[in-house]
Amino acid sequence: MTLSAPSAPDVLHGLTGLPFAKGHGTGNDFVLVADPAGERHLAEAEAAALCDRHQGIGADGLIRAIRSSELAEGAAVLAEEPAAEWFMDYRNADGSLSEMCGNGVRVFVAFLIDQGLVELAPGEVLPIGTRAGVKRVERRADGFAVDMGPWEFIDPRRAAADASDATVTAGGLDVARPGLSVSMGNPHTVVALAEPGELAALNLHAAPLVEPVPPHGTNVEFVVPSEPLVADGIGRITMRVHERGVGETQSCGTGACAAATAIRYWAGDAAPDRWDVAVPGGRVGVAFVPGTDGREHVELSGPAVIVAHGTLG
Ligand SMILES: N[C@@H](CCC[C@H](N)C(=O)O)C(=O)O
Repeated sequence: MTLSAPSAPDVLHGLTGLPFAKGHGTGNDFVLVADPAGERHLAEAEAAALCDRHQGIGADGLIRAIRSSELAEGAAVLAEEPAAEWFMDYRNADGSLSEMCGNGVRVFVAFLIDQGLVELAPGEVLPIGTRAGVKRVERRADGFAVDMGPWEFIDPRRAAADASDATVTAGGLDVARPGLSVSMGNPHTVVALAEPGELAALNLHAAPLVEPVPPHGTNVEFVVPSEPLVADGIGRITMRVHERGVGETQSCGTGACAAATAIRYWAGDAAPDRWDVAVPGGRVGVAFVPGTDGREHVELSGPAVIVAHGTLG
């Protein structure tokens, strides 16, 4: 006898009555569920069914809002920052867990406000628990800015020596290109392309091949520097991304941070600290700022929108 996995409609049937919201940050879209007391664990198959664009609600990821005190990973968060009451429990569209989502954490805070779970005036900061530690999110007039913490090379020895640590092959690229793997709490591999035509010609239906692939897989960003690279003191780049656990998306916040980090590193000492990153779904800002821990931190800014509320029926 062969057993097959339950279909998305079967899985969703088990979630009947679940209230949800739909939101996005520059087109990177999420299903959001409020579960303050941790009473509704959403398993991998349930996340994948909710995110299914044909038989579910459809999204790049699922975000559950849960109190940090109510899940195992929250203990480390509360030890780091006792005020981090809320935890962003994030899953990719295929149901896999990710450590961090830069667009998602802005939309998460917009959702907490929308649900009346927090109040946050412009200029105020809310610490949020994630699997990549505590992220401080400031409400701004036009969205949110997130202190993403320090960036790191995934393989510091190779990157420092070679300025690249991987080769990347993708549909539409004539030959493999050098890539640089950067951690923003989650893994990224950044590839610079020469001009917009190369970016437009990419076929990202299939995952790019990264060699060697970082230990936990990777998101891959293809980036074209603007001509000139710097205008009005701001570095300007255009990016497309293939996300681990999702596919091509309209935007990736941690990816934009990794892309600005790699291009700034390659550009050398004269490169600016502020970057404008154009993605298919809009634009986000990336800034390199001094952190309170004495290290350089990456700040991501951009919009967050809640577009709909519903109940699974
Ligand atoms: N779109 C997100 C990143 C989501 C997680 C990613 N797919 C991974 O698996 O690391 C962002 O805005 O950062």
